[in-house]
Amino acid sequence: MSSTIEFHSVTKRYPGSPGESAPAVDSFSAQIEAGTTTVLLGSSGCGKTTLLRMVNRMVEPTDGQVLIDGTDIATSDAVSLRRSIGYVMQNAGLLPHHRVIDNITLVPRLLGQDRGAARERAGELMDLLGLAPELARRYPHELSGGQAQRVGVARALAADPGVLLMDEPFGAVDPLVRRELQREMSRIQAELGKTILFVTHDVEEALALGDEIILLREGAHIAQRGSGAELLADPADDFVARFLGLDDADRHLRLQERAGSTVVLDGAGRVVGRLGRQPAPAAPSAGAAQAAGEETESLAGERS
Ligand SMILES: Nc1ncnc2c1ncn2[C@@H]1O[C@H](COP(=O)(O)OP(=O)(O)OP(=O)(O)O)[C@@H](O)[C@H]1O
Repeated sequence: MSSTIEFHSVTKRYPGSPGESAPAVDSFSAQIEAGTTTVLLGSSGCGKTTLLRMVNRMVEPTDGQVLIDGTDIATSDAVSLRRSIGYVMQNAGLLPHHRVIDNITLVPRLLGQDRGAARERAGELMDLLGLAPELARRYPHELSGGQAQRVGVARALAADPGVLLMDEPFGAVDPLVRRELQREMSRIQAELGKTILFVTHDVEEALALGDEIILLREGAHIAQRGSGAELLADPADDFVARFLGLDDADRHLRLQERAGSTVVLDGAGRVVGRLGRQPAPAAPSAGAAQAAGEETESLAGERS
């Protein structure tokens, strides 16, 4: 099960901010296709978290509508809506006094699922996420950061939501574990096909996970939207090129085909990312098709 999400001219002005100050989110519109991973990428404060939280009504828009599967979520009960949507935060957000198993089964139990079925599903999800069964009885403080994030993802998936919101979920773990979690996430997504909205300010993470990347400026204004290959091959302007690091001779990002997938290499030839799903054959711009198709193409060289 996966859902479409539509943002229709959504604006958020937080209470207390002066009337004439720029809104946190300024008339943002986008349609998110079911079963895809869309990354909201941008600098701190550009409105990514605000956008994400408007999808589960943790933040209410000042103006505009968010639709899930064509229904304006303002007409839904906020608590039921929240329980029907998976949400993973940077610090996992686990309940500290509940064991892992009870954290994972929490929402299904609140939704009325019986204990046995909820625990069986939790066991399957722990397996899917590479969590050893003996971790089920631990408390969150007895987990590593990486394990806690895996539990956070398992918990978010427990009620089989159509939408999964992920807010910098791997931001607090070390780079090696972060890469591992990204790979796991790609594998799980290939299996489950959820609609994932993923917030990050990390370009490599966006390239690794996003079928689509929406690169935002302040106020959640869209600087460019497209696949990673499209953005790298054909940045819309200097802001996009700078954000992606294409103007940085040291980073010198380029794409390379390896064993049927496209990897992103830096100037030293290190793999810094792997593109999510490849763009559909008909969709990419000429530049993107060229970049994704050739053996090795330096992109930074062209732009700097
Ligand atoms: N509850 C709030 N009350 C007032 N202003 C807020 C609130 N939450 C966010 N803001 C402001 O709204 C703007 C956007 O914040 P938001 O957290 O959505 O950005 P972000 O891109 O997710 O940033 P980060 O990557 O640092 O989390 C910022 O200027 C922030 O200070």
